[in-house]
Amino acid sequence: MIHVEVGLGARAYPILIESGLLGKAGPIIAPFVRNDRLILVHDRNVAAHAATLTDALSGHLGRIHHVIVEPGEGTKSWDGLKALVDDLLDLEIERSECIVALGGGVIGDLVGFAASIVKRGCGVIQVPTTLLSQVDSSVGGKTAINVPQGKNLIGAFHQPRLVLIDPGVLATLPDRELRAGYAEVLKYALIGDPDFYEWLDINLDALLARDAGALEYAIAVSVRAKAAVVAQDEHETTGARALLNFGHTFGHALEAETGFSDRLLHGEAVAAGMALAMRFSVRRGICSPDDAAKVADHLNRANLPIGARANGLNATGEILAAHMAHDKKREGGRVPFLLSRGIGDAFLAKDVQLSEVAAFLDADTV
Ligand SMILES: NC(=O)c1ccc[n+]([C@@H]2O[C@H](COP(=O)([O-])OP(=O)(O)OC[C@H]3O[C@@H](n4cnc5c(N)ncnc54)[C@H](O)[C@@H]3O)[C@@H](O)[C@H]2O)c1
Ligand SMILES: O=C(O)C(=O)C[C@@H](O)[C@H](O)[C@H](O)COP(=O)(O)O
Ligand SMILES: [Zn+2]
Repeated sequence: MIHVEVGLGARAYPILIESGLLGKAGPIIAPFVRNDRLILVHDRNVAAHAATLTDALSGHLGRIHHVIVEPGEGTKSWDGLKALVDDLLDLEIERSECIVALGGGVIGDLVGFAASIVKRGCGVIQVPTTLLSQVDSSVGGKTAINVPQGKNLIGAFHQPRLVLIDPGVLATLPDRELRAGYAEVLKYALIGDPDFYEWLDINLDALLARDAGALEYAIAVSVRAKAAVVAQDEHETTGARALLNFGHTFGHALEAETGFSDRLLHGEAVAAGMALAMRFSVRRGICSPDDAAKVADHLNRANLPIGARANGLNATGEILAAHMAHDKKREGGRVPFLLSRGIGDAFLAKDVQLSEVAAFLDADTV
């Protein structure tokens, strides 16, 4: 079993990675059980994995309450949050209990946020079941819902107590979701790890074919990268964590344009956003056109979008820039942008004007 620690002092927690882990999770979760019960939140698409976990827990507690939510990005909303909070209060949850979030990033972000506000803070255990949630959202404590004004605008930092990653559950993940999640894997390479990029470029086909060894390696590298950044800059105050937002200012604007529907998945939006960030960096004369082209080719191979026309979207630069004005990194009226000096070398630029980004987007025909 791979064990990665998120070094946050008194709030440090382990991330455990092993294929088949869900079936062995009973004794690992047992120490977190209070009141002889667990509240397990998931959606119908992971019902089989919920059953595996339930079986593994039998004998370790009296009762499991299954709270079932609707799948899809629309659930990460005020309505989704209210429904979940009502369920938790109806179950008379106590602060000392740990809610188990079994699912993708939508479940993880929603349950994490609910856990942060119910009774002023209950525990949460993340059991991610998509590639995206295994490499990214389950780690680091960012929780949120979307609102009409923008992506993840209401939320809290609320670290989990434990993260259990079973790459075996990816066997049932739809292909589109696997590819979307891959965008966040590639992100770690693009922001700071050129060697990982080379490895990904060689092993892309194996990963997308769900080769177990390749997936486990990519998940472990990604999780280690994320854990290190989070330990360094938990609340995104020094700029280190902002690197994890590479491609996201563009991507979140595209997602907002869809009304946070599943027309464009988060990972697809991030893929398009990373390709845009590379080309914008080329336009600014800081990145070689060669590197931007390499990344676009790589994303094409993964069947991921590479521009603002992703999945038939057709918003003007001005409209997308208006979405970007809501970015949480905004400071003094200006939105900093993650740019790139080349593959593996991203940085936060504070001198970008939204009008410049809008003009770039109108000129970029991809
Ligand atoms: N908190 C963070 O740090 C962070 C990081 C990255 C992304 N996010 C958020 O994560 C969300 C996206 O998460 P996602 O890509 O996991 O999507 P998701 O949670 O919507 O899951 C994708 C789909 O796959 C289904 N599913 C999940 N696991 C499955 C499995 N093993 N087999 C079959 N079906 C399965 C789900 O029911 C859903 O329909 C976005 O809201 C994004 O903003 C958060
Ligand atoms: O953990 C982080 O920090 C990230 O930025 C990870 C991103 O992949 C993720 O999509 C995150 O939710 C975006 O954060 P936000 O602060 O821009 O909402
Ligand atoms: Zn993301």
